[in-house]
Amino acid sequence: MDHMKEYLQSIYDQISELLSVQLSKQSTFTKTILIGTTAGAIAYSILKKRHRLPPGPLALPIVGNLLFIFSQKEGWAKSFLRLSKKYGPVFTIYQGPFPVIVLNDIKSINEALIQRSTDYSNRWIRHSFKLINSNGKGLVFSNPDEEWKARKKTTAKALSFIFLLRNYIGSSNFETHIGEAVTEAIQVMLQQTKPFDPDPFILFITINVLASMCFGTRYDYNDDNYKLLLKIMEDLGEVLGEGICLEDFISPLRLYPSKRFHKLQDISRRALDYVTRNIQEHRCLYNKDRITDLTYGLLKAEEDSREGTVVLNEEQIRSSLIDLVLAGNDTSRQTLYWAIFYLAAYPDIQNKIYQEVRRVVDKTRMPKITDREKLPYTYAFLHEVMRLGTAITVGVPHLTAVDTKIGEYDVPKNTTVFINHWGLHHDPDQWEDVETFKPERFLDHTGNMAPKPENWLPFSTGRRLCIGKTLAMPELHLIIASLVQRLEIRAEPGRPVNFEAKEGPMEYASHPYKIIVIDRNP
Ligand code: HEM
Repeated sequence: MDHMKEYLQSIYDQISELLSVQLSKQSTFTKTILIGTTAGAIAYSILKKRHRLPPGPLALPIVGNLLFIFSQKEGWAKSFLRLSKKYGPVFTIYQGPFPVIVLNDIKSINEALIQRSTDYSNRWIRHSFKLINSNGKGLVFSNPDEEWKARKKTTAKALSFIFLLRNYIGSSNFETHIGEAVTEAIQVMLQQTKPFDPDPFILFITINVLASMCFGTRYDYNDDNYKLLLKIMEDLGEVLGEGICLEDFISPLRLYPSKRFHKLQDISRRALDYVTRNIQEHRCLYNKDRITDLTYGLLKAEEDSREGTVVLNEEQIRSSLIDLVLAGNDTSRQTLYWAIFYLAAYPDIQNKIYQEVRRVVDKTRMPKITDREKLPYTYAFLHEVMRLGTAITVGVPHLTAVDTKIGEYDVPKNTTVFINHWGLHHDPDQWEDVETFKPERFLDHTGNMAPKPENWLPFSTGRRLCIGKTLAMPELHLIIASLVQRLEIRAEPGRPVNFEAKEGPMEYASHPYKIIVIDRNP
């Protein structure tokens, strides 16, 4: 039973291989269909008989629910929430012949990710993502073996160390770098004479946050390294935005990699060059008593590991840094893009934030980390932005490491599991006036932050909890406070605000929009 999914996958792969040799004279399309159909039908019929899986919509024997999923105009998260109302909070769909479990309520998410965390902590490592992930040596798309545990623990430790320096000793350049980047972005925004899309300014800020945290650098707009990183981020965003890679779902297609796949290969090479160069520069200047950024923190861990404490080497440092830079940027960028959208859409809410910031911070300086506790309304605003504009809609897919259970149902080993974060945040049975933007829902009657609602879960939970949470929350909080302190942000005059989201399979983003800004302290 334990090896059932592996066994089925191996049948699927062997048949695929066999048929691809036999069919070498056929067209790619014919081959793909024949291989997928035969292998899928066998695997599907064996699996169906063996397990008591959670219920779900009717699946076709070979393609499963792929046709349904790909034909939806709405994102997967919204379809999943709808299906959960029909089949229950835990249901099964089929990706080709293989079952995929979708968790839509906090009870089942906690059961899987906390109570049965070892069973549910592997990753579905998509074929295309292996490219960006240095073949499973990084943080995101790798399974939790001893090396991964060491990488995650060391990175988290290095991150907390940087924060300790910044928050309590004040000897880090981090806060200064972020403040400078926000100020520069504000200055350039103020020079705009027509309504403009704030995305490039947001990107400038988020790239600087990551560059400062990872490499202790701060870029201005004309820096070559900034342009290089910007291009990597833009290209990655474009490729991921084009939708899914069919090779991830239909393995025979991997014999003929798509254009998208080649583009990903090129992006990963550029990201690797960028990170490797930065590590080399850090090695030249390394001083174990001067750990001021994450790369120095990881080099110190590498030094310690030579003395036998943890296992960390150059390849792992490189992969971890690539993962942090790539995983951290888009999520923060998308959250800030929604934040500015809501600030412009709701001037009254923006004004409340401004009044709060004015009470705590005088005009001569920017908000600082030590001000955060005194800015609860701004923090509640950020929570509401992250609820309605959930950046990672159906999570980073997990994979079961063993045959396991969810409630009364079976979940076989190697089953992909989606966590519907967007669904948790948009469930009308869990939130009052679910689609209304209301920061107050996160405050208590004294105006301070209330205990976090259990259905608010943008960073996930358990073993694979987002490692960037400790960075993202304080930074986004301060960036929003700093922007509102200096700028009155208004929606583009004469154009109605478009509240509809742009939905892709795993995307739920604001449509591009324009704003104008007015200097509050001319
Ligand atoms: C608004 C900001 C962010 C959101 C909403 C977010 C959300 C998430 C989510 C939902 C996951 C998947 C957890 C799971 O598998 O159950 C994740 C993983 C991860 N995030 Fe974030 N993230 C954010 C910012 C960041 C930042 C700034 C960084 C880097 C500094 C980062 C680094 C990572 C890494 C490395 C993982 C993989 C963890 C693992 O597999 O064990 N994230 N994030």
